[in-house]
Formats: sequence, structure tokens, C-alpha cells
Amino acid sequence: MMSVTSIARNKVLPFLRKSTKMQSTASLSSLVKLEEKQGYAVVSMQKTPVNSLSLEMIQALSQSLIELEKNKCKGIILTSACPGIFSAGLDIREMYQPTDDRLNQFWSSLQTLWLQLYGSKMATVALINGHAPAGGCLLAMCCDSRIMLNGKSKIGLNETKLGIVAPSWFKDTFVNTIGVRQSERALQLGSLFSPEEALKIGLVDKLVPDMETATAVAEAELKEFLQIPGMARYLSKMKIREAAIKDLSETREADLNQFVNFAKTDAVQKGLGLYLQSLAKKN
Ligand SMILES: CCCCCCCC/C=C\CC(=O)SCCNC(=O)CCNC(=O)[C@H](O)C(C)(C)COP(=O)(O)OP(=O)(O)OC[C@H]1O[C@@H](n2cnc3c(N)ncnc32)[C@H](O)[C@@H]1OP(=O)(O)O
Repeated sequence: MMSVTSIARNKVLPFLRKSTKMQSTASLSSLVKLEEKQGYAVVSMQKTPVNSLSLEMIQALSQSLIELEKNKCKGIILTSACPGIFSAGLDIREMYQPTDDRLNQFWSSLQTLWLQLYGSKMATVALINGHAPAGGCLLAMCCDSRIMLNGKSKIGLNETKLGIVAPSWFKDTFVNTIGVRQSERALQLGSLFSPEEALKIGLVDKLVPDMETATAVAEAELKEFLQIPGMARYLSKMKIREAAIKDLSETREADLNQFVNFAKTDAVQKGLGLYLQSLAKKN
């Protein structure tokens, strides 16, 4: 197993320099497990119970990607060690009654992670072994291919159901994945799709019946990507993604301010509070 080590800021890609203070390495590495395989790595999110994307979780994923690229890793399978859940999306508690400093760090770190993963030179396969709402769906869409475990899990951008709006770069990622019309409808309705529905609209590429098959199919899928000359594959990916990446890179500050101001409005705070209560009541 590789360790997640701290990375010197001046060695980081230019868009990462804007990132905020990183947490200590030890606290981050317990959230993400990296397993080295032959020619690639398996990145498993392991923040129980639901892999919610807290500031620390986002930074752990970011540092893992930096570490893997530094080690010349060519491809990853991004998956979850939490049974039944790929990721529950952004940690809602980060947005509910936040301090300004933490909220700023949280969003800025998320921007960084998206820029890294969506623009990664590595070949990336998401093995979606459970629910993937909102930010969980975003993580999966950042990958080059999505394999989903068939069953009761749901995937999609359900932000409107929480009374919040998916920002432009979430929307761009969605449109690049499933097209304009499907995105327009699903974004408004906050649709969460079953694996069969997700396959039908192209939100995922393949379904698998069980974890044993899932691992084999994800490995085969990654190997197919890795057989293509790396530079040609990466530049082709960028033809589709570079406009969205450039857009956020150039508007990070404005996007951050918009998010912070929006998140702090009474209406959003009230909505998030009620949503957290509804999750707690379930149990
Ligand atoms: C610039 C313009 C403005 C931009 C505005 C902001 C844009 C924000 C963009 C993205 C938003 C998000 O990603 S918001 C997160 C959306 N996620 C969800 O709606 C999922 C919510 N969770 C669930 O539906 C379920 O938990 C589950 C289906 C994922 C799993 O169900 P299960 O029954 O297995 O587990 P529990 O529901 O019992 O949950 C266990 C435990 O975890 C807590 N939990 C769950 N999800 C979250 C979360 N996203 N954040 C924080 N905490 C979460 C849940 O409350 C339980 O806690 P307790 O055990 O303490 O009760």
C-alpha cells in the first residue's frame, strides 16, 4: 500500500496553488486507501458510514491523486470501501452553519479536486458500488468510464431537492456526460437514477451484477484505456473537457464567492437544516 505524503506546494500544478491549507497527512490517509496493482492503483474511499465529502475527505482524495501522479501511476479505479455507498456527496454539515474560513477552504478544495480529477492525465474508472448522489455522482462523472453495481442504489445530481443549485462546472460535467436535454430535465428535477436508468441515458457505461464481476470488469475497462498511447488518449479527453476546465480555472474566485454567499442565505440554511433533520429522523 502506498502512503499519502505531503507534497511541496511549488511542485504542484499551477491550478492547485490556489488551494487552501492542507490537513495533516496522517489524518488524511485514514480516509482513502491506495492499493498498488500492476500498472495501476485502486483508490478506495473509506470514510464511514457514507463517504460524505468533508473538507478532510476532499483533501485526502486530492493528495492521493497528487501522490499517484508523482509516482507515475498511469491509471486508477476509484471506488468505495463503505458497503452500499459510493459517496453520499458533499458533507452537508460543511455547508450548514459554517464558519467563513472553513466554508472557503471547503469549496476551494472541492474546486481543486474537480480540476485534478476531471483533467487527470491518468486513465480513470469509477467503480460505483453503491449510492452516488450529487457530489458522489460528480466524482464518478470525472472519471473516463463508469461501472455500476446493479441493484437498489441511485445516482444523479439531486441538488434541487435540497433547495440548492448545482454550480456551472457540475452542470458542464453532467452535460458532457449525458447531453444537454437529459441534463436540463434531470438537473431541474434533481433526478436520482436506478442503475438501469443510468445505463440507458449514458450516465454509466456498464452494469455488473456483483462485486466479484465488478472488480474484473473495472480492471478490464481500465486496461482497455491504458492500451491507447497515453498522450493521444489524454489530449482526446481534453478536447471534450478543456472548455469546462478553463472556465472554472479562470473564474475560481467568483465561483467561490457565489457559493459562499449563496450557502449562507437564510433560505439555503433553512433547507439544509431540514434536510439534515430528515436524514437523522430516518434512523
Ligand atoms: C455557486 C452556486 C452555489 C452552489 C450551491 C451548492 C452546490 C452543492 C453541490 C453539491 C451538493 C451535494 O453533494 S449535497 C449532498 C447531497 N447528498 C444527498 O442528498 C445524500 C443524502 N444521503 C442519503 O440520501 C443517504 O444517506 C444515502 C442514500 C447516501 C445512504 O443511506 P443509508 O440509509 O445507508 O444511510 P443514512 O441515511 O442512515 O446515513 C448514515 C449517516 O450519514 C449521514 N449522511 C448521509 N448523507 C450525508 C451527507 N451528504 N452529508 C453529511 N452526512 C450525511 C446521515 O445523516 C446519517 O448520520 P447519523 O448516523 O448521524 O444519523
